[in-house]
This record gives sequence, structure tokens and C-alpha cells, in this order.
Amino acid sequence: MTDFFERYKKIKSVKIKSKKLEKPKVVVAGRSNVGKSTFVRHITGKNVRVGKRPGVTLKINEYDMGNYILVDMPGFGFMHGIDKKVQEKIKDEIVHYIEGKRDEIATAIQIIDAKSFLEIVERWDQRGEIPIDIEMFDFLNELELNPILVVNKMDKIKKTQWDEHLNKIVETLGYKPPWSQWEFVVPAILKEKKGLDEIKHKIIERVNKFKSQKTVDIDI
Ligand SMILES: Nc1nc2c(ncn2[C@@H]2O[C@H](COP(=O)(O)OP(=O)(O)OP(=O)(O)O)[C@@H](O)[C@H]2O)c(=O)[nH]1
Repeated sequence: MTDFFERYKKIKSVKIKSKKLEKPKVVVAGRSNVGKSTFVRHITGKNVRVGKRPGVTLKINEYDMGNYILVDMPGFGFMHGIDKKVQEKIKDEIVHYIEGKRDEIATAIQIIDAKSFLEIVERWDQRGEIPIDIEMFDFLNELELNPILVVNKMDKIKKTQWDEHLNKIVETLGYKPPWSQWEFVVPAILKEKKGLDEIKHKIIERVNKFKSQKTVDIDI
């Protein structure tokens, strides 16, 4: 009996060690052309291709960030010259990946384009469909990934209209204005690295929380 417990304890400690060695993942998602590659290039410091043509990012890229692994997902949504079926397949692959690796993912970053987000939402609403950006954000929340919503290209919005615009965005996602009460919202101008430090800070907070929760889970 004692032997059994000793052996069990040994196996358990090996498991704990190997779990602790795994680095949590942080996934980056967003429609095509929202500035995802710009973000990944700035945060990783590596030379990621930044394209003007939508749909440049076609595969999943992973970057070792020290404390975590940054996973750059392919851009989803409508893309010129890409078949609707292929677009659906990309979306399905993203969903499949995130669901499959849920336990390894500390958080997600969803980047949206401040201006086109509301325009696209309106268009989809008129068709009676759920806009893909909203669908993705709801999905990330349903999985309790506590996603960071990066509202990029704020330079396209007049400074005096920032609050009104951001309020509309949070309202569209089902949250009450003012937007500033929601910790997950980060207005950004990624091409000028504005908002980058705040995003980094939120990632680290979430990664640390994830790591401490993981340890508690395993010790029980
Ligand atoms: N105005 C403005 N443009 C930006 C900003 N950030 C990125 N862009 C531009 O938006 C375009 C698309 O940027 P990317 O970083 O390639 O976007 P992406 O989401 O990776 O696009 P895909 O590769 O198609 O998935 C480029 O022309 C960028 O220079 C920003 O803060 N403001």
C-alpha cells in the first residue's frame, strides 16, 4: 500500500514538472487587413511580412516570447480574390485550433479596425447575420479566454469622436458604455506602436494569472 502511494507520488510529481515546463499560448486573431502582422512584427521584433493586400497571413505562426508562445492566426473574413468556401475553412480552422488547445491558451488578442468594424457590422446586421468579428469575440469569451480587444487604426477617427466611437463599439459587442470601464478594451494605432505597451502589460497579467491557476489545479 505504502509502495503504491510512493509510486503514485513520484508519477504525480513528474506530471507536475512537465506541466510547469509548458509555455502558455497567447493567440492573435483578427479579420484580414486589421493590422495583425503590424502588431506581431512590433511585439516579436521579428520581420513579419506586412502586406497591403488582404490575406497575406495564411498559416499559423508561433513565436517564443520567453514567458509564453505567441500564436499568430490567419486573418479571417472577406478577402478579395479568395473563395467564400476557403474563407469559411480558415474560420473553421481557427475555431478548431483554439478549441483543441484551450487548456494551453492563457488569453487571446482580437484586433479590429476601428472604422470598418462598425461599417461591416451594420452591413451584416442588415442581412440578418451575425458579423464574424462579433462571432469571434463571443466565441473567445465563451471559452473564458478573457480576450483583449485591440481597437486599431484609431488615427482614422477624429480625436474628438474617440469616446463616442469606442462607446458604440462596446455597445455593439453587448457591453454598456462608457468603454473606459471595460479593462479589455485597448484603443491603438499600431503602425505608430501606440497601445503596444498596454497590450503587453495585459498579456503578462493574463499569462501570470494562467500560470498560477494551472499550478493550483495540478496540486489538488
Ligand atoms: N491607418 C492605420 N493603418 C494601419 C495601422 N496599423 C496597420 N495599418 C496598415 O493596415 C494595412 C494592413 O496591415 P497588416 O499588418 O498587413 O494587416 P493584417 O491584419 O496582418 O492583414 P492580413 O495579412 O491580410 O491578415 C497595412 O497597410 C498597414 O500599414 C494603424 O494603426 N493605422
